[in-house]
Amino acid sequence: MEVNELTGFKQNRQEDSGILGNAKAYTHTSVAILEAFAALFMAKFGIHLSNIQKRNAFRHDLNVSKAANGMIYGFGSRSTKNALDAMRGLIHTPS
Ligand SMILES: O=C1C[C@@](O)(C(=O)O)C[C@@H](O)[C@@H]1O
Repeated sequence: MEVNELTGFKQNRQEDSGILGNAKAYTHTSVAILEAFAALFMAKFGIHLSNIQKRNAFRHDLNVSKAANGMIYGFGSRSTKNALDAMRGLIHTPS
């Protein structure tokens, strides 16, 4: 996931949109991706295939997730589907 890809979304403010992404190892350290994610005006979910809480201690810090509505991890390839289900509920829940 490149910062310019994320910043490309910020002009498209839409109430019924969302983004989900797996920032891989950048999740744990990247300020650039955190700031680009924070600048998006839409539902934001982070996903990981593995359960990062069962892995190395440095993976327990999910820096990018500070800008996310939620995180789904540990479900393998179903992490994406589970995040989409959660996002659908968030977007279609009257505020
Ligand atoms: O690249 C990856 C894969 C990962 O993002 C996952 O989907 O489990 C978890 C990260 O900590 C790791 O660096």
